[in-house]
Amino acid sequence: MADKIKDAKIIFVVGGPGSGKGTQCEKVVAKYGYTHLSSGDLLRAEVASGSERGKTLQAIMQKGELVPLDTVLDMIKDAMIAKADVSKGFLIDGYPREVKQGEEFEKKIGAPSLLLYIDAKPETMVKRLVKRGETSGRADDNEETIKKRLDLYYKATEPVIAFYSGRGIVRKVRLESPLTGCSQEIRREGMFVMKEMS
Ligand SMILES: Nc1nc2c(ncn2[C@@H]2O[C@H](COP(=O)(O)OP(=O)(O)OP(=O)(O)O)[C@@H](O)[C@H]2O)c(=O)[nH]1
Ligand SMILES: O=c1ccn([C@@H]2O[C@H](COP(=O)(O)OP(=O)(O)O)[C@@H](O)[C@H]2O)c(=O)[nH]1
Ligand SMILES: [Mg+2]
Repeated sequence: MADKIKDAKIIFVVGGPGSGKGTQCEKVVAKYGYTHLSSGDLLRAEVASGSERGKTLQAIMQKGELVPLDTVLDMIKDAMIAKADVSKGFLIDGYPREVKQGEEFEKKIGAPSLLLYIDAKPETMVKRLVKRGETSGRADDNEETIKKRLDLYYKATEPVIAFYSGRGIVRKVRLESPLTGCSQEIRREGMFVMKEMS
């Protein structure tokens, strides 16, 4: 089974909470036909299933902490295997959250060919998440948990970017205003992504 994804093309998408990872992934999917797997969405689906495991996960996520590494990795791997036959490649959104997660992914699945780093200012991220919290129904879109998620992002996840920068596979995307600069960035990244993904 795992053989099916041995040579899969893998793109990690990393950025702070509310930076726009999910939004950007949807654009890439629409344009290039990659399969989007959001680690957070997979975890939330488990919570929604009402399983015992889901209850444990919910408690951790509500506090803005990280769930055990093996749990997320197993979920991603299963989701990749299920989509292997119809995928040109995988966008793994919100993963890795810490360097160790990346190392374990590479041992069990394979190496990423690209890491898209969605950069946004902390105040932008907080503003977006508070707004999203009005309608998202996400237990972690409240000010207290948002702050914890941000802190953990800077502490645990930012080192991931430095780790992969050393390999020359990090592409930074900035999508904040001013609008002109923003669209230029998108165009530039779009071209790059096209080249990488073809
Ligand atoms: N103004 C603006 N809002 C955006 C942009 N990208 C995303 N948003 C909004 O910001 C919020 C967060 O975007 P998501 O794509 O869900 O961000 P994410 O990084 O996946 O967030 P998490 O799932 O919390 O990790 C959503 O309400 C989006 O509608 C953008 O380029 N500009
Ligand atoms: O590899 C992962 C991905 C997500 N999460 C948990 O899921 C939550 C939501 O993650 P998501 O990527 O959806 O949102 P973000 O924190 O980036 O806003 C996080 O706060 C963590 O509790 C985790 O523990 N490990
Ligand atoms: Mg998301």
